[in-house]
Amino acid sequence: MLIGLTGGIGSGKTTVSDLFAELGIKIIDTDVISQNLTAASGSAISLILENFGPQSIALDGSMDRKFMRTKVFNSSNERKKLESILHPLIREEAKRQIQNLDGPYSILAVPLMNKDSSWIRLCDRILLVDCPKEEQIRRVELRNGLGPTEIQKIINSQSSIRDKLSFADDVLFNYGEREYLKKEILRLHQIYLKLSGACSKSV
Ligand SMILES: CC(C)(COP(=O)(O)OP(=O)(O)OC[C@H]1O[C@@H](n2cnc3c(N)ncnc32)[C@H](O)[C@@H]1O)[C@@H](O)C(=O)NCCC(=O)NCCS
Ligand SMILES: Nc1ncnc2c1ncn2[C@@H]1O[C@H](COP(=O)(O)OP(=O)(O)OP(=O)(O)O)[C@@H](O)[C@H]1O
Repeated sequence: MLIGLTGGIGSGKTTVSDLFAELGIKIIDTDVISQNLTAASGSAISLILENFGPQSIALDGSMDRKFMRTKVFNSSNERKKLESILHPLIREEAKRQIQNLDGPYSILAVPLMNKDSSWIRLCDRILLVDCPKEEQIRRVELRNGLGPTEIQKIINSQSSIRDKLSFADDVLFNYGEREYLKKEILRLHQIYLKLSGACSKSV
């Protein structure tokens, strides 16, 4: 059984994935796949250079993330251009990893899901992680040192909570003590173990 894990920037997807991983659950993270594709000699580098020019590539040969972040979150056309290069490659690699999964259930972490997203069809169930917007901004300011205006632009480029709630099966409200989060994850883990007995989908 494959659980899709989604949520806005800073909502806590990685924190939640790490806790499931501690329970022995396999995680496929599309952010990690994306980082590998855009690392030095990653398979997306030549297309990024071709489409965004030499400034998009850092001295070590990887994609210049700061340059691209500024570019894509200030222009939806530039964002769509980058997504049109990366998303098919991310999807192909995610599908390859899904074929090699074992265990009762696994998690596919995808930051960008909306109600029309083809990721939804790959998953048996969707878990949405959420927290108040002010908290997303506070966490990302602390973690990345970005300013609130820059973070707000990223939030604006992502689907709304109303859209996400329309396709989520489970919602984890990650706004409180870590102990509370751990308990909620154990509760979901038990549910997923039970459900996995009855459910299996191929890509
Ligand atoms: C825009 C980029 C260069 C910013 O890199 P940076 O290192 O600063 O941030 P990082 O990759 O850690 O992303 C942080 C968060 O930004 C958000 N985000 C990333 N890409 C996008 C996007 N295309 N649209 C909206 N939000 C996004 C997500 O919440 C993500 O978790 C990078 O995220 C990227 O290459 N994005 C395009 C690929 C993509 O869509 N990845 C998401 C996985 S499907
Ligand atoms: N319940 C919580 N209370 C306080 N801080 C938290 C909580 N959950 C997560 N964080 C912190 O908030 C930051 C963002 O969390 P995390 O990286 O898990 O989110 P994410 O959804 O994966 O983010 P992104 O979309 O940017 O990759 C991290 O620094 C994390 O340690």
